[in-house]
Amino acid sequence: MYTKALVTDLYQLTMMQGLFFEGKHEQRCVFDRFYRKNPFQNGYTVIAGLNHVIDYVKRLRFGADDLQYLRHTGFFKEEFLRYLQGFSFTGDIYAMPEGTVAFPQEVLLRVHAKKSEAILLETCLSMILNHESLIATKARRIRTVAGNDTLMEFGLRRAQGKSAGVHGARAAMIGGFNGTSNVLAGAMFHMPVLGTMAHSWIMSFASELEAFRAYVRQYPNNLILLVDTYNTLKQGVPNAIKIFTELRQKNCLPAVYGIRLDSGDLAYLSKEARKQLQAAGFSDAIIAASNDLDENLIAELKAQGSEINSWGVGTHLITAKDSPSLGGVFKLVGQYEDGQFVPKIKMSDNVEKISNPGIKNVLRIYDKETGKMKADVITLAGEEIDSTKDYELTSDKAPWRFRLLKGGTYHVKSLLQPIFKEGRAVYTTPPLQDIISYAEEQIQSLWPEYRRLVNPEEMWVQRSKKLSALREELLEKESMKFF
Ligand SMILES: Nc1ncnc2c1ncn2[C@@H]1O[C@H](COP(=O)(O)OP(=O)(O)OP(=O)(O)O)[C@@H](O)[C@H]1O
Ligand SMILES: O=P(O)(O)OC[C@H]1O[C@H](OP(=O)(O)OP(=O)(O)O)[C@H](O)[C@@H]1O
Ligand SMILES: O=C(O)c1cccnc1
Repeated sequence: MYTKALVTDLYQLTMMQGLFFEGKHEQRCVFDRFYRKNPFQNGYTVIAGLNHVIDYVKRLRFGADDLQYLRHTGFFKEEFLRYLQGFSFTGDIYAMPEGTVAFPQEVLLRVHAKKSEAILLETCLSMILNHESLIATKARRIRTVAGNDTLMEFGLRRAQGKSAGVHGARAAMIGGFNGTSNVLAGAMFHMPVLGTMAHSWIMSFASELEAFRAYVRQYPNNLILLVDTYNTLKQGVPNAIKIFTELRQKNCLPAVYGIRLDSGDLAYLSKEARKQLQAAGFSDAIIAASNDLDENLIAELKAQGSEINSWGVGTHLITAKDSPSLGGVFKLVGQYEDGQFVPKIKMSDNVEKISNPGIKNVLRIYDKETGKMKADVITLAGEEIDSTKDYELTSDKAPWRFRLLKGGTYHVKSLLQPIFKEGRAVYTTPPLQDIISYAEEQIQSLWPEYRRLVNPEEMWVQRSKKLSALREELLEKESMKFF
């Protein structure tokens, strides 16, 4: 059995070995995780996946089979393999909790560790956080258009593998979905599992009506009947109404009941179905729909006056179809040399790609009166903003833009929390329901201009003066080397 220690790229292990034989593997360093662009041209990213990362880091050990395989590759020497045998993570990690709304360039997670430990974490940690934050963000976009309608995650069959399906389902909940059809995700994360029926159920009986009756016999309280197998308006909906009428006559109509549409013109069919249901006195029936839905189609169906109030979303959500990866990166921002911390900068001709050096934090400024986010400030760790005093917001990108926050009108929250200390997990992941509530609060603290799906406003994110000064100093020092 291989362990997750092998969920990495070969170069992490060859670099580790190289550093080991160069005597540099224990050099302490700091790595930051951040991303440069929101996915889906969204105005923010919803952070998810930390729980999964904690589990990965806690268990990170090389087993006998892992070592045997590495030996077999021919890249690794016995002395290094012996080192791997005793390997575990002994560093510190700080991170934004799941459900936090984040913006480009912000430190999402910071690792303080020996070089070899930090290097080994990069691939798996990035894979987990990039994936789950991507799906949570997609889910939140869908929630943004769905309002208070029910959102059901139906993606497992279309997911790129079990892990993407299961962890994607959890991320969808953080993004605002109500439940999932994914049984393993439900079991693992205590999430509501829900579902209706497939066309094969309907086709397994002599008639649609018989199929509905059989379903009611088995599941009298789970009554969303799939009505589009043969003819939605001429047969499916009338048959469903027949069933609901029989149940009402017996006083057995459950509180939650309705129909599901899975093909055809969903706006038209839902409106016509609603008319039929209302005429029969079933005005509170749910009309669920599925079929390649995403936030744009749901918004379009709503604009067409559809009567759908429950949405099953699979493919587009679980594969993040229109923006299939989040480009979060993991970069060295400093290391200890002769006991002194030396900040490091990554140069680039592209200004956006020049990194922020040093050990940093993110402070979020909220307006006291409205509770809405005003700006984020990337600071050097330990820097504080005294909210009783005036604070200047100045943009590096557009220095002529300037805002003054009056002391006493805002409050400040530090976003990075300690997750590991000297290799020990010091953070307990809150129950999923609490993460969901926190994520909702975060979204509500954004003005709608930042939440809109198309051309959203860009959140004000700036470097503190101290961080800007450090960055400029290092930029100058590095560029002087080429004169
Ligand atoms: N009123 C509408 N406006 C815009 N798009 C719609 C509307 N109704 C349905 N759609 C979408 O159009 C696409 C095609 O629908 P259609 O029912 O033709 O799909 P299909 O998958 O070919 O059907 P089937 O499941 O029977 O094979 C789907 O993504 C569906 O969600
Ligand atoms: O369209 P998605 O957003 O990916 O949602 C999942 C789809 O999976 C099911 O279809 P499928 O044809 O696989 O099975 P069925 O026989 O139950 O319709 C379901 O009816 C949805 O249409
Ligand atoms: O329960 C359902 O209706 C369902 C589940 C998975 C995929 N499509 C539909």
